[in-house]
Amino acid sequence: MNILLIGYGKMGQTIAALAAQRGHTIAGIVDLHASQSNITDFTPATVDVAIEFTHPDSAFGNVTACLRQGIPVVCGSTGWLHHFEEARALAKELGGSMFYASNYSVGVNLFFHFNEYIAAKMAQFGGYDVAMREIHHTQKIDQPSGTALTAAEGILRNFPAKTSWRNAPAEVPTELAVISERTGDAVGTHIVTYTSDVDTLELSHAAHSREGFALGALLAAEWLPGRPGVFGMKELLGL
Ligand SMILES: NC(=O)C1=CN([C@@H]2O[C@H](COP(=O)(O)OP(=O)(O)OC[C@H]3O[C@@H](n4cnc5c(N)ncnc54)[C@H](OP(=O)(O)O)[C@@H]3O)[C@@H](O)[C@H]2O)C=CC1
Ligand SMILES: O=C(O)C1=N[C@H](C(=O)O)C[C@H](O)C1
Repeated sequence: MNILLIGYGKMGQTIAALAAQRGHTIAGIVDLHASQSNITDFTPATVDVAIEFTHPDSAFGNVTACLRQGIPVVCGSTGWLHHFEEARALAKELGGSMFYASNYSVGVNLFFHFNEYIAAKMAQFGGYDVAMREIHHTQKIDQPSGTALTAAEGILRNFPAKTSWRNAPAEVPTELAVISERTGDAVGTHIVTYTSDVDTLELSHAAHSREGFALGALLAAEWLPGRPGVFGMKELLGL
């Protein structure tokens, strides 16, 4: 496949290396400083799919530019979901293909699945409070992480005692505390903790490198072309 990389930072470079190993060609790079190209320089005649990992402020513009060019787009940037429904509407209007995941790691998507199951079971048995922590590198811009938001939504859907989340210690029992820590070059750890008077139960995922994210993004990029609509990892992995 011919891939357009949008964003050539930590993720863009990890994806480029893995794409070559999987026999793909990086047909173009669009980046703030590492390249002079624009998305409008590319068309479906020159690239099969775009993979976008940039910045919360630029993701929506990049995704919609790809849709307007008719290029299927796999987006991994987090922190732009307030614009997500606009992007979805444009994809529908144009008959385009768009894929989004707050986390492309297969392991994290299993974590999301188990997180919902555990939340429902813990609510059924009662006696537990729940809180979440996420730990990332100090360069991370958005807080809480996109992954933590997806996991928090999974808890709110399944654990009725929690009706909202707060990116700080809970002020009332109905709030789910989502605590963000930034330290060194931590790749990404998410921990959901249930505590009762007598015990603690934890579900956690720790990424050892960015390769798991890159592999998931490439699996999505290999799957997306020819599929009009808006998709995520549940569709790709059948979860
Ligand atoms: N969904 C997932 O699985 C994952 C998501 N992410 C998310 O992906 C995003 C990128 O992460 P990461 O690669 O670590 O970040 P980096 O900062 O390492 O890389 C981002 C790159 O995008 C460039 N960039 C910024 N704005 C634009 C723009 N408007 N157009 C083109 N390029 C631009 C930056 O250029 P410059 O440095 O010159 O500013 C930089 O090269 C973040 O939102 C992060 O949260 C990260 C890992 C996994
Ligand atoms: O910025 C990162 O690095 C990561 N961002 C994603 C997020 O916000 O959840 C995914 C992963 O945790 C790494």
